[in-house]
Amino acid sequence: MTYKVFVDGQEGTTGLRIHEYLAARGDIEVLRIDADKRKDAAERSRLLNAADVAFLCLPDVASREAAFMVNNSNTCLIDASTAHRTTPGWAFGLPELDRGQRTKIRGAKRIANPGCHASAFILAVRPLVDAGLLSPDALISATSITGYSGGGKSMIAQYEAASEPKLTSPRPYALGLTHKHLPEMMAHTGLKNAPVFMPIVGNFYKGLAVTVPLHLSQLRAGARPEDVQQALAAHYEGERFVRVLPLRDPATLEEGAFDVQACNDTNRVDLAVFGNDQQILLMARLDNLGKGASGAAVQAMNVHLGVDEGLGL
Ligand SMILES: NC(=O)C1=CN([C@@H]2O[C@H](COP(=O)(O)OP(=O)(O)OC[C@H]3O[C@@H](n4cnc5c(N)ncnc54)[C@H](OP(=O)(O)O)[C@@H]3O)[C@@H](O)[C@H]2O)C=CC1
Ligand SMILES: CC(=O)N[C@@H](CCC(=O)OP(=O)(O)O)C(=O)O
Repeated sequence: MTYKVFVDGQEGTTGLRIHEYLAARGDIEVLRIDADKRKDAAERSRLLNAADVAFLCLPDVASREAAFMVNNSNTCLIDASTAHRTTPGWAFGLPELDRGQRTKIRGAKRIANPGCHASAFILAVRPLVDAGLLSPDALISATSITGYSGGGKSMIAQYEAASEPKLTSPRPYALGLTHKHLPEMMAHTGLKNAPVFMPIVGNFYKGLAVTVPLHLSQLRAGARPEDVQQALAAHYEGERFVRVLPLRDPATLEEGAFDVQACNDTNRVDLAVFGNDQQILLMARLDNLGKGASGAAVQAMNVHLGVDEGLGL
């Protein structure tokens, strides 16, 4: 069986990376749009409707347009943008979310993939809520350190021009406290309150690590760092793309530091717990263009098609 696949936004950062993943696949026929017609609505519509699976690697507005262009019941859309991540009728493209998520992805023709920061945050926090360690009412915060490819072509160009001294140091952003990933972070963890979230973009291409600091007093009475690590290990048992590291694992650290690029060029997420008898640091790292975007989109396609979930990854 050969599946026709179209990437709307094929020249963008996530689109190019998806093409790299698909290049080695014998079961995929890639439909390509002529370079001069990349934004031609009629041609995009023709290819979207000809595809069995279409990835939307576009700004939100263009993703919404693309969703309206599909007028057949066969095409499965997998949207990398923020446009549909909490929209009814769209399955959330995170197979490891809970035991029922693969069935939803398999059955859906509309799949919205998580944002890069949100993927890491949700994978770290959701098991604690499900295990009753963290109340849905909890008031928590999170930081995320990310490479500049998370900002797409324009941010890559800005950093790679490399003439501005301010770009050599890490830059906290989203200081209006309304980062676009907050709604999906709440919707897919069950938290009723948005975390206080501060992303920080650094002068490196890719790699991302979210850190959630917690006082033990914020967890279920009597809970210890061991319980948090064990809840993560139980939630992700058998998952090939999620690695739960041993508690306070010295082997995770290099010269005492956590390498935010250690999952680069993989589709893996590492989850780490550090802590003492009062506090915890819960950490998740991934490649923002791997499990944070393009790898995750290919994984969601594999789940949807019912082929080996790790094919091409
Ligand atoms: N980069 C990352 O790490 C992640 C990105 N995402 C999301 O994925 C989506 C794509 O991001 P990314 O690849 O980084 O962005 P880029 O800016 O690198 O690429 C977007 C592409 O879409 C094209 N485009 C814009 N408008 C249209 C249109 N109307 N019709 C057809 N093509 C259009 C652009 O064309 P042109 O080349 O002319 O500019 C560009 O090639 C975004 O919604 C982003 O938020 C999600 C997770 C992680
Ligand atoms: C460095 C940088 O700017 N990163 C982007 C995240 C990109 C991503 O995951 O997101 P979406 O698909 O939701 O756009 C940001 O924080 O807005």
